[in-house]
Amino acid sequence: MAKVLSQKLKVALVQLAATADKAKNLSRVKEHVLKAASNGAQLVVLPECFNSPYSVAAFPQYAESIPSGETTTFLSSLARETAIYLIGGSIPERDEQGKLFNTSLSFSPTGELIAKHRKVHLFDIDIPGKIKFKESEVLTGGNKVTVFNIPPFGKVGLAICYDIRFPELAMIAARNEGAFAMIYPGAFNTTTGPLHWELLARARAVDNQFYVLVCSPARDLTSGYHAYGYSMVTDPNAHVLAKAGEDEEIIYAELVPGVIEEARAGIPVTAQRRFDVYTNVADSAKTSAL
Ligand SMILES: NC(=O)CCC(=O)C(=O)O
Repeated sequence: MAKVLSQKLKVALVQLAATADKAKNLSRVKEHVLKAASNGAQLVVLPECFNSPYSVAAFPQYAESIPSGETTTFLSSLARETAIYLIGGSIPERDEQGKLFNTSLSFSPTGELIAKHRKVHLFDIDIPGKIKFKESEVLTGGNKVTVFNIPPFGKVGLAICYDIRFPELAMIAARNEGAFAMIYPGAFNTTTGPLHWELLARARAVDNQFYVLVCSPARDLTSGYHAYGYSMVTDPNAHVLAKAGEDEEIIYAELVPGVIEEARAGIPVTAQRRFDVYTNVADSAKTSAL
């Protein structure tokens, strides 16, 4: 049987210190991506909202059209120049109707736009005295699961930050589409980050026995939103292969063929699923006490 990851893949996660200065962010991204590529990375991931502040007030101001906007053009040229797969974190997008989205764009080594994911689950939370954030004040949620091929390696799934709390997207990518990894540009914060960031990354890895990449901005306590940091790569056994600290840095990991199949052979939860019992988890009428 063909392996879901067909050959070794070196990945790099850029934990960028994003600022309110878009031009500066783009130039820092370029430096980091050039460096990661010169260190042998074949796929580079940027964080959520890497070219703008992560704030509801900033989204309309920084939003761009896709594909005609500056950042799409920039990412495409950078992927082509470095001949790598570039997972372009996310940017605020404005569509033709004026609706705003939190959108991730991915590019092939020739600079072709190969995937576009609009954050499906908007980050609306309120933890009294700690953090209140409501993306839905200005953003609209996306309405699709994103999985795409990155030849010759295989398929990857992609979702954004809060999407990681909803295991269905990763499960569909792994189970229905045969993805070898799920990639989440994200920006958890200093309240929910320590609680759940690593737990969720490792949970999605162990749920699906595949690789999980989570890429955060660096922490900046002078900005309005305190990103958590700690970008990481976990393997199909939920071992953490690489983990950043809080500051700007690039982390690297090698994804290796065979590890997924080995994990799935040892603990065969994939084959043991009982969809005859939980045919449709959204259908609560199927549950019973006795
Ligand atoms: N940018 C986000 O979606 C933040 C998600 C987050 O912090 C969480 O706890 O979930």
